[in-house]
Amino acid sequence: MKIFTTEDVRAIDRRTMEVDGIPSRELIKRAARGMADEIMARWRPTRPFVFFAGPGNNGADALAIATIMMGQGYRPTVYLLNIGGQMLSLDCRTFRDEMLSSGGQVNFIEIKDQLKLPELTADTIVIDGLFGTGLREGLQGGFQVLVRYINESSATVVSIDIPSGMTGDLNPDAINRNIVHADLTLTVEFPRISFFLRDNADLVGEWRVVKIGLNKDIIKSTPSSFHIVEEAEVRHLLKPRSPFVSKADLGSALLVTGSYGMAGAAVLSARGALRSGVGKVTAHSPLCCYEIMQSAVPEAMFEPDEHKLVVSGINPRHDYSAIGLGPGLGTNEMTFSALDTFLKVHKRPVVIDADALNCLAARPYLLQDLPVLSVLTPHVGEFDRIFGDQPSDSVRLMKAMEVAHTYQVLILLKGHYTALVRPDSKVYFNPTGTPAMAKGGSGDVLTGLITGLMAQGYKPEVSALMGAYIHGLAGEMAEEEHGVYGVTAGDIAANIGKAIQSIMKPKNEI
Ligand SMILES: NC(=O)C1=CN([C@@H]2O[C@H](COP(=O)(O)OP(=O)(O)OC[C@H]3O[C@@H](n4cnc5c(N)ncnc54)[C@H](O)[C@@H]3O)[C@@H](O)[C@H]2O)[C@@H](O)CC1
Ligand SMILES: Nc1ncnc2c1ncn2[C@@H]1O[C@H](COP(=O)(O)OP(=O)(O)O)[C@@H](O)[C@H]1O
Ligand SMILES: [K+]
Repeated sequence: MKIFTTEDVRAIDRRTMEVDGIPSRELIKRAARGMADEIMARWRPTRPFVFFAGPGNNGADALAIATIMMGQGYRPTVYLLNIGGQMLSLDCRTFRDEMLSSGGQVNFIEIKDQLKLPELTADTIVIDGLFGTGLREGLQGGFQVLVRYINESSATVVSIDIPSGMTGDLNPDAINRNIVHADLTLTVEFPRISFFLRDNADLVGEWRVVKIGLNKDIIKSTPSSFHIVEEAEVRHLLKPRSPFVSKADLGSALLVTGSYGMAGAAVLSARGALRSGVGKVTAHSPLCCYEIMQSAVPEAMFEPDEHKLVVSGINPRHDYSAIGLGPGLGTNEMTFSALDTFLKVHKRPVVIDADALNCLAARPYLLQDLPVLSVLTPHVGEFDRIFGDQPSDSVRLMKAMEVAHTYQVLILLKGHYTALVRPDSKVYFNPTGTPAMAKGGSGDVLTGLITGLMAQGYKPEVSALMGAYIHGLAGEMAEEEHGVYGVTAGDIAANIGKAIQSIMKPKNEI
């Protein structure tokens, strides 16, 4: 599913109004209806509700929500804020008048005045309808005072569209000050790009999308660099199995992995690959991993390195259909030199993780030698080690877009919303996954899984996209069994097969 910049959402809004002949007040009514339903489903009329409505259409949304809730027995207290002398938007006036004619009361606050603000208790639900996508710069003066007042209170905060003061876009200059901290954000039609960045998690809180029926053809024809991966897409990409298939048709994966003390990484990456559906899995690891691998994952073959403790040379003995490098290799010079030599001669896309990424950080000239369309799977720390410290998640994502293009590689930037960044600078946010996966070894499983998918003939970008989705879903399934504290990386690997199955055959299909 595409998601859009604020400017594009506003353009889609405008075009929908023109093409479908829907007036703006009707769109606001639709948004307000959906948002009021979300709010009323969570909190009873006995709770004190304080609405802060701004001078634009975000304020109009808030006024319309308050009016709907009044009709359902709620008693909201509404404050309408304005800078002295400035006009309210037409829709803001319309919904103010509608509220007044429904018997509601609107307290008007001139923001230039000494602000007399209502008490906000722990019981209060604040509805933040100050500013949405029409905000031009950071909040100043009285609005700043009000935002601080809301944030310092112990009230529960619901932001309309976006937390007031925040941008919906990537923002390299963002300083997260003078922005409402929401517990819940009810956003119109699409989630905003900024919701997927960890830096903004405390501002946005939980988010929900309220659909207002923007024109589907206009949405379709509006290009976007940003997407959220959907299960249906992954289902569509997964190839059905022919009854006559043989393991020779399903590829062979090689994992270059493990060292003394990190044989577990070899085990976990091999398990990730074995559950991917690939025909054969081989590990190239130092001799010290031999017995461990043969007993922990007997299904995987073992190609011993000449060195007992670390990988010292990478000369694959077969023509493997995909190769993944990195988990548990360690950062010793011998292994780095082996990776260096290998990357200079190998020309087919590979998966690069963990210590193979650390090797790129130590020898940045190797970036030029990476096979085109290789998949790099850094977490934030690994990314910054290679490409320099990044001041914010927005800047890091923009840097990832730049380097994916420069080196013609795929960057899978791992996190809560893992972002697949392609050489054409398109970004795909992965929605699956859980904090239960924040454990050593989870990434090793992912490396094996992506390598296994690539070995079966899935293109690198498809393998990375499907791999991240399946891995996250397997993590969610593992959490159902073991809880958020108890999941181990091995549990994630063990659930990969079930995750793939559930994508291929959704529950409502018999
Ligand atoms: N078709 C529509 O108009 C729809 C509008 N919707 C709502 O309308 C919002 C956008 O409405 P608007 O475009 O009116 O914008 P906003 O309501 O976000 O803000 C615009 C107002 O804020 C003032 N302003 C901007 N920056 C300021 C600053 N730094 N300090 C003080 N005042 C500032 C502007 O002069 C203007 O009065 C969306 O976020 C959404 O909540 C939705 O209900 C969907 C449909
Ligand atoms: N809070 C979280 N929510 C969702 N997924 C997470 C979370 N924390 C970690 N993960 C996932 O777990 C994996 C961790 O990988 P990585 O950081 O490389 O760990 P390791 O190197 O220990 O194996 C990534 O795929 C990441 O997306
Ligand atoms: K808002």
